[in-house]
Parts: sequence; C-alpha cells; structure tokens
Amino acid sequence: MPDAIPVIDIGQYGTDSARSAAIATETDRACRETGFFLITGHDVPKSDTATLFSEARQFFRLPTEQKLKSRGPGGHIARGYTPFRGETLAAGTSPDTTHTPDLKEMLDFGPEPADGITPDNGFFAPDIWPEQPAGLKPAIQAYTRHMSTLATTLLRIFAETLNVPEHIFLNAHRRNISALRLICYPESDSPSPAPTRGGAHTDYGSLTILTADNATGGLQAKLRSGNWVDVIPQPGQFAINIGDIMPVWTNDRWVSTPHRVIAAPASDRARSRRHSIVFFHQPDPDAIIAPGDTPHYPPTTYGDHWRRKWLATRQQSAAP
Ligand SMILES: O=C(O)CCC(=O)C(=O)O
Ligand SMILES: [Fe+2]
Repeated sequence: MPDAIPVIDIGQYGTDSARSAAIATETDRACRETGFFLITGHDVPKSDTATLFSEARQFFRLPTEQKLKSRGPGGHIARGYTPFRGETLAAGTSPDTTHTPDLKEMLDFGPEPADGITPDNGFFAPDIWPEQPAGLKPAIQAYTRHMSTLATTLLRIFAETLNVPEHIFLNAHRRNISALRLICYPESDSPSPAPTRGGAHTDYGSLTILTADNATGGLQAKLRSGNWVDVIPQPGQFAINIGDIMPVWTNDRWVSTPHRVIAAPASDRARSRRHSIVFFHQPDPDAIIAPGDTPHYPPTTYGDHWRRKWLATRQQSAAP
C-alpha cells in the first residue's frame, strides 16, 4: 500500500455520472487505505481562506489577557478561547495513558441555539466573538458557510461511494454540531521540546476539512504501514480526513486515521509559529450511528460519543 496522501479532484461532481463515479471510486480507495486525502476542484474562494488566516494571525498576536476575555464557559461547552496547553487531544483517543497537553491555543465556534432547536445540554450554545480583530466575525461566518456546503458535497460523494441513499447521511446532519476551530501553535525557544505539539488522536465526527499555513512542524497521519506521513495541503487544497463515525457507519470498511502535529526541527523552532483552520463536520447530537446488520460497535448517539472524547481531552490540561 503506498505511503502517500492521495489527491482527489472533486470538480464537477454531480454533473455527469461517469465523472461522479470516478470521484466515488477514488474516494472509496482513499477512505479505505489512508483515511486522509487532499482535494482540489472545490468552490471555496481562496480569498476567503486567506482573509480568515489573516484575522486568525491577528487574534493570536493579541496579549493573553485580551484573548482570555473570549474564554469559553468550560466543561463540555466547546466555545471560545482555549489558552496554551489547554487541551490534550491524545487523551480523548487513548484515555488510559498519561499525555502532555498540546502546545497550542485555539478559538472554537459552533452552532448557536435557534428556533425549533432544543439546547441539548450545551451542544447548541452562543458563540463568543472576540472584540478584536473586527474582521474576524465576518470572516468566520463566510468561511463556515463555505465549509457547510463543501461538507454536504463530501457526504453526497460518500453516499454514492458506499452505495447508500444520500438521505441516510444528510438526515443525520440536519441539526449538526459541526464546529470551526482556529489553532495557533506558537514558535518555541525550548532547547528540548516535546516531539509533538499536537498529540496523536482520531477526530470525532464524520469528516474534517483542514487547511494550514506552511510552517515546519506540521500535520502527520499514521498510515496502515505504521509510518507517519506528512499531510501538507498546498495553497487551494484542503486535507480531508474521516472521523470516528465513518468506521462505525461503514462497519470498518473506512478508517479513522490517527494524526498529530509534530515539533519543528531545532533549526526552525524559533520561527515555527503555525496556524491551522479546521472544520469538524459532526452529526446531530441525538443521531444514532449504526450500520444495520451485525454492527461492529455498540449503538451510541453522536452526542454521547463527542462528549466522552471532549471531556477526556480537558482533564489533563495545564492551562491557567
Ligand atoms: O492543526 C492541525 O493541523 C491538526 C489539528 C487537529 O488534528 C485537530 O484539531 O483535530
Ligand atoms: Fe484532528
């Protein structure tokens, strides 16, 4: 099996059946063999991505006291600012081991309470908008709209690929709790840093759409060979990976691949400040994920699965 992250051009998906079938075949292979792929041919304007990166960089450069004003309520409410070392992603995936907190800070956004939607114990919660930079809120809103559209296209491709009616996937995301996260991994002057700045984990939901700037010390995925391979989206590409829900839904036909963010080499460490923008597409909290006959996993609601992992990542936090 090749140790490479496949690139799939999803342009013109849905326009003719031969083209769509070719995209579906490539997607199935990528989801079976690597659980990660890069896409081109999407409709997300590069300028909206660039604007959001610029706003994110400005936010993370603010003094800590100012960033802390946007801190979220904590517990299981995934909103607002989480300071440096405030999350330990590996603890959500390997709860029995001791892990060190991730060397990152971040801002989380998600669905707000809306008419006709019950709050569901915090899955729908008000966003916390930083006062500065002023352009952050419109940039987040525009980018989130693009991500929702792209995620729906990807779910349609998944349904065609797996030969299941698309309403099975789409209906499970009607009240989705998809989240947008801005992450900053600051540069470091430590002579002996941890080997990773984001611990190995699998994502929780159905699929993740990620872009990052090109600082060294970036994202790696652990492929089935056991090798860790760099995942570097080129400008205009997004990295897509499968979250925990797809192996459940496909009874392990597809893999939720562990990934991590490594430390930069010593020579680059002082200028290794890195930003990523991550959209987690996540089913409705009360969606019951089950593949039908003889499931490999006990039935669970997505909300329960999410909350278990989220709370585990917070328990080993070293944030103030
Ligand atoms: O920042 C990255 O490149 C990866 C982040 C990630 O995997 C996550 O937040 O789940
Ligand atoms: Fe992840």
